[in-house]
Parts: sequence; structure tokens; C-alpha cells
Amino acid sequence: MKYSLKKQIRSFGYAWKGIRQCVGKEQNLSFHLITTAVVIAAGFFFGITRTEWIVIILCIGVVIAAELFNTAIEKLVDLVSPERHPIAGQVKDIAAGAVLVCAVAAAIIGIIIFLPYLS
Ligand SMILES: Nc1ncnc2c1ncn2[C@@H]1O[C@H](COP(=O)(O)OP(=O)(O)OP(=O)(O)O)[C@@H](O)[C@H]1O
Repeated sequence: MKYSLKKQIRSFGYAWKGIRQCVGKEQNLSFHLITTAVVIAAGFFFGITRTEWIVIILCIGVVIAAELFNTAIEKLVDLVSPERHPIAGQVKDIAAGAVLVCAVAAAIIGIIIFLPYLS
């Protein structure tokens, strides 16, 4: 298959459309975005190191990506199982659990990075 720059740019457009569809509509994503803004502001305020920025950016990326995957799974479940079904509920809960694992890990990393600047 021939590589097409036009097709590639169009794919980025679809991905951006997917992100925009969630922003402001998904309560959990809004929470993660507000937290992201606070963490970035704190990073500049405390003048964290280059390595600390890399870790923070990685954490932010992982949590937001997990939340987007979770939203996609929720929508897919609603599409294939509009009626209540125990497995549909389990799928949603497991996906939400994956986000929680990422968010808790990111919060612990945030504490490890920022605590020394506060003491
Ligand atoms: N199709 C379903 N079958 C069984 N349980 C479900 C289903 N959809 C959601 N649930 C359960 O409800 C929880 C909340 O799901 P979700 O956030 O999608 O809200 P909802 O119950 O579908 O209602 P709403 O979309 O109006 O908020 C899920 O984590 C799951 O435990």
C-alpha cells in the first residue's frame, strides 16, 4: 500500500475529532484535564527538573489515553448492549478500573515528585 500524506493528515483529523467529542462531555475526562492544568502550573511554579517533566508528561498521557479508551469502550458497550446485561456492566467496570489504576499510579508519582518541593 502506498503511503499517502493526505490520508495521514486526514487520520490525525479523525483522531482530533474523537478527542474533541469527549472534551466537555465526559465528566471524568474534564477532571483529568483540570488536574493536568494544575500539575503543569505546579511544575512551572516549582521549576521541576527535565526528568521530572518527562515522568509527569508520561503520567498525563497515560491517564488521558486510558480515559479515552474507557469512553470508547463505554460507547461500544452502549451500542452493542443497549439493554442491561451483567457482562456489559462488567466490561464497563473493568475499563473504569483500568483508568483508576493509571490515575492512582500517577497520583503517587505526583506526590513523590512534588512533596520534596513543599518541604
Ligand atoms: N448495559 C449495561 N448492563 C449492565 N450494567 C450496566 C450497563 N451499562 C452500565 N451499567 C452499569 O452502570 C455503571 C455506570 O454506567 P454508565 O456510566 O454507562 O451509566 P449508565 O448506568 O449507563 O447510565 P447513564 O449513561 O445515564 O449515566 C457501569 O459501571 C455498570 O456497572
